[in-house]
Amino acid sequence: MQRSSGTVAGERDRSLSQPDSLGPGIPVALTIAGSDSGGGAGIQADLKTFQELAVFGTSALTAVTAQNTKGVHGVHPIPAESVTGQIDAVAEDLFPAAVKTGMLFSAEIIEAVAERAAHYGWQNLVVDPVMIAKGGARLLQTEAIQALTARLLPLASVVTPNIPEAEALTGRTIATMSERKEAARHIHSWGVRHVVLKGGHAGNTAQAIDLLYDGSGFTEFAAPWVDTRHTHGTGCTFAAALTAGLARGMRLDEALLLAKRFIQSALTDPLEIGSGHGPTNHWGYNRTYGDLYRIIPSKEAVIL
Ligand SMILES: Nc1ncnc2c1ncn2[C@@H]1O[C@H](COP(=O)(O)OP(=O)(O)OP(=O)(O)O)[C@@H](O)[C@H]1O
Ligand SMILES: Cc1ncc(CO)c(N)n1
Repeated sequence: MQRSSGTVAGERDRSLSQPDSLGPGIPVALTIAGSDSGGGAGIQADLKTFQELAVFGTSALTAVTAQNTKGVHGVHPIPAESVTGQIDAVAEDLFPAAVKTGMLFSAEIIEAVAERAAHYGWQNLVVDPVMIAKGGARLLQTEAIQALTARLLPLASVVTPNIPEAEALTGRTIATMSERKEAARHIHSWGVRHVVLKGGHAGNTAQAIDLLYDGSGFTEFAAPWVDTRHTHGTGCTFAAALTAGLARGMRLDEALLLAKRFIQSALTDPLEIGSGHGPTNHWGYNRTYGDLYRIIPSKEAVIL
């Protein structure tokens, strides 16, 4: 993996150091997201990713979806008071070092999450602005987009839109790299500290290029395009790996490199389950880069 361009294959991951211990002191992350009964996206993808990256995963459920690799068959939101209650239960006892949001569904839930984010002063808040599932089902009500940009983004350290989400947020069409950059600047103007505009929907491309904008400059994170239909949950998995890296104390650029490696491994080592868009392989990273728990003898050692 390189910034600007390059390949992931065969490289050792030098960005992730061993946690001091898997007992006291293990980093905790919180995901505030919807349930995907099919296990490839949503809360399930987030918790699997946290676990693979030696971060203790906790969750606040925003909605229950009846979903599999063929599509979303039902969406049942959780009352906003219950979302707040779940967040408080986790925050007051387990002190998450990083927090991720995924499917938030309604303006009411977004308001509740933003209010708690401000209350706890979360410094590592990753907002994945989930809007529409790959099959077309709405996971965020259209009228909630305004609450997302006005209430949640000013509190976030990073937001990770895909191209259609960036188009919906900004009202711009994005076809070229310079239009991606304009959209990232526009999103950054709402107060979020970093924008990562993902390239998974770019189409007709040799590389999947994710663009980071930090308010002053752009960095590209690129990996070879993987020709596969098993892409269900790529966005959730990518943002969860980024959150896990931040929970582990990485800088944002280090955590992004980790996330890019994690999703690349998850795409190139397919599970081939389900008859539609199958899930990515959350074991892929550790199968590619080694076993987090056995290989590293001390915290000074560099992992994998
Ligand atoms: N076919 C692919 N080959 C390589 N990388 C990919 C591919 N598809 C997606 N990615 C990478 O996966 C990550 C997620 O990007 P993507 O744009 O697919 O998110 P998403 O649309 O939000 O995902 P989803 O809605 O399915 O959860 C990014 O790092 C992107 O570059
Ligand atoms: C619950 C849930 N969250 C996010 C996504 C986006 O992939 C999905 N399909 N389902």
